[in-house]
Amino acid sequence: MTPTHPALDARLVVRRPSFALDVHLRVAPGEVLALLGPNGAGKSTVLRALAGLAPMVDGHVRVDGLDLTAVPTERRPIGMVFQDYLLFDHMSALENVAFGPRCQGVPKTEARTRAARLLDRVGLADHAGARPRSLSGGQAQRVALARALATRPRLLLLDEPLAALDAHTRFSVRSHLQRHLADFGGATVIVTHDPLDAMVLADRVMVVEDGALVQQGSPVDVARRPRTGYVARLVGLNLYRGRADGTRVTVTGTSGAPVAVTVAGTHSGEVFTAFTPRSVALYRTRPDGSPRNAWRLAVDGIERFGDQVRVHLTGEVDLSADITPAGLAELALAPGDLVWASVKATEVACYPA
Ligand SMILES: Nc1ncnc2c1ncn2[C@@H]1O[C@H](COP(=O)(O)OP(=O)(O)OP(=O)(O)O)[C@@H](O)[C@H]1O
Repeated sequence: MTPTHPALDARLVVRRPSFALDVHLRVAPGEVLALLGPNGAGKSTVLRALAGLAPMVDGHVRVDGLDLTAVPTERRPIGMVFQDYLLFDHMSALENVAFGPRCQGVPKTEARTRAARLLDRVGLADHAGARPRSLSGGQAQRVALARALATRPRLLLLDEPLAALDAHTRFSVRSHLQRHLADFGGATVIVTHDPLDAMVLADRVMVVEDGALVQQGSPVDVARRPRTGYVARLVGLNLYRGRADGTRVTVTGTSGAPVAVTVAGTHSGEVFTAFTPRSVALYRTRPDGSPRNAWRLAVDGIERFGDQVRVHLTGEVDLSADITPAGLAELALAPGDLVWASVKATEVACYPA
């Protein structure tokens, strides 16, 4: 092992009758990579291929420069945490954590000492003798993490590790997990549906759609500059692709017809334009004033969104607008009503496609 190697370097090629995966991953030591993507995109298949559980037709898996492509799962230096934890119910928390090291040939006393230390680290020293069934969801998650770390892996794979938890528990377990991942020196790959998990836990986000990488970057960059409709919906942005000429971008509208969007800076060529629902103002009559975009659109749906109201609009472009409940009452909007949606040019982000 030399420090010049990424902790993980993999190209994963998996083919199934109606699905093909081909992605390349490189993760630095200590780095946390989150895989985001819609259902069926291939996220779990990435983890399974890394673990040696999904047969690959091509590609390689290297951890710390060592080629593991042909190494069986049980001999790979990996730790896994699954959505439902898969703890052994007939064993205590301590025995669950000691199980991996025991399988690696670590003597019983040493394996139990190591397990006790790990349970202490995840704050469960008092629950070492407890059976998984008697633990709360958050506690079981922490036992699963301790178990994954017990074999001293170089690669940690987490498949929707918070999905089974209720919103409140999720919040505290997420920050707990963040601390442990920060202490882990190997590569971590975490699969999640939740953009908040990705924002809080990951150094880098990869978005997978239909078995291929469609976007990657820092969580902030991906959230600010989505490149697909899926990512835009996930982070709650209105996104359009078009062609820029100066401050005017011609995007493809809902029916395929061109629609002009005015942006603040000058741009050229293929671009994305994006703006937040919060930056959209709604009016009954046509607004005027500083450079702005205004479209007359029909109300398609209205839903509560935190302390705001999200209004879905359809017409030459489809977009979402967040307004206050008082604003909604003032406008007296109902589904089907026509309204002016306005966005200042300075609120529209524009970046190369
Ligand atoms: N064991 C399997 N045998 C055959 N096809 C499978 C198998 N596991 C998954 N698939 C298919 O492979 C594709 C990718 O599935 P995968 O579970 O990797 O997606 P995912 O992004 O993790 O989805 P989700 O978010 O729903 O868990 C899907 O079309 C799925 O139906």
